[in-house]
Amino acid sequence: MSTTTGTPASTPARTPAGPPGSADAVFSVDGLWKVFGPKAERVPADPELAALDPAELRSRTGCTAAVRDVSFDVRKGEVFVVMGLSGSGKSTLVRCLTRLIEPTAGAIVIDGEDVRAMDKNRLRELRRHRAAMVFQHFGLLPHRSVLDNVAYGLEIQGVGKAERREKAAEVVAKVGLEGMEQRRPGQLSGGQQQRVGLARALAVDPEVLLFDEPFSALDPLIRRDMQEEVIRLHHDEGRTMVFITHDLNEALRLGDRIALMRDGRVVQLGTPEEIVGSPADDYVREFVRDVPREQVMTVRTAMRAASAAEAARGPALAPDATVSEAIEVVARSGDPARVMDQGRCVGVVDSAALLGVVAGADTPAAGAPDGPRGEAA
Ligand SMILES: Nc1ncnc2c1ncn2[C@@H]1O[C@H](COP(=O)(O)OP(=O)(O)OP(=O)(O)O)[C@@H](O)[C@H]1O
Repeated sequence: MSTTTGTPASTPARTPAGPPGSADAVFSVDGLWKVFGPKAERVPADPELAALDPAELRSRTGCTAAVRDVSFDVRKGEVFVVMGLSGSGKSTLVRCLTRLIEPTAGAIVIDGEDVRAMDKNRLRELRRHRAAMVFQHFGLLPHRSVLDNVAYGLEIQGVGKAERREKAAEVVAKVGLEGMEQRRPGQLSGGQQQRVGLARALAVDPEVLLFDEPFSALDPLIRRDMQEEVIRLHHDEGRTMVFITHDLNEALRLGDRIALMRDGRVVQLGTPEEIVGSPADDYVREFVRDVPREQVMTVRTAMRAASAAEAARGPALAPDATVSEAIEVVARSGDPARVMDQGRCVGVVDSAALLGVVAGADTPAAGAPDGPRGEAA
């Protein structure tokens, strides 16, 4: 997976490392609301209604606020995960991005263009070319071959037969279905069908792939395979992805950043390490309680400043090495390990600091700019 920010403190939901609309944003969402129910527009417009909790809002107005005042950017090249329990608003939020569901209030911008101002044709273009969705139910055409299913998105774009078959064959191979081109969906396993769905979305070469719980119907081993596939695709192509899941492990495995939703709000937005290491509130803390911290936290968090002698010797680790990897290295050598960034020693980790992370102690890191990790607001 790619970058972490290196920011020690967790990022509050409303300010994801800079205001929405920053230069590297593909999607930029600001103050987004989706309210279902009668006269929905009055809810975001009226501060008193907007402040009601879900049950009160329902009893006072008959409305459900599926998405409440959500702001974030999806940055170019990242896997942005939207995570939360059932009913927290994930699907509604992601469907609002391409207006498969009409937002009630707020702004959505893709590459500088106002999505809410798009007319029908522009929206169709957005969904077909720029932000393709991969659904949990694959939506495959049962009477068509794998190849023709994959070529379908190109067909509706008006691409000629020879060209679309060539492109489809290329993508079918990319997702590991070579040799199955002529099968019908009914002759494939669930995992293979999901690969066809993925290939179909990839064939149109969209700037962003939107995944709505694509793997939740798959058995665990196949699910893991598909996760690897997504990681590989992301790694090879650097494609921007928005991925909905209710599964924390999936979120931690896939996400460069995770937006954790509860009752329509984003309660925390951050890297897996920020979410696990600095939960924003008790809800998030409870959510991540059983995560093996040493597999998520990196030495960047656990390190302290190095003395001159420590900086000169000892085993070396990259800043994004996990605490779990570091424990092995330190145990083997008996010395603190140096954290090396571009040839420079930026800190050291010793066994006490590493064990502190495993134990869940909020104790970094003399080297960390903010000193001890406080809980975010
Ligand atoms: N068309 C609709 N009309 C009324 N309420 C709706 C509608 N669609 C969704 N909701 C409500 O909005 C809230 C958020 O639903 P949403 O499907 O976005 O959640 P989710 O996090 O994706 O859930 P799941 O993981 O179960 O798919 C829920 O309370 C749901 O009942």
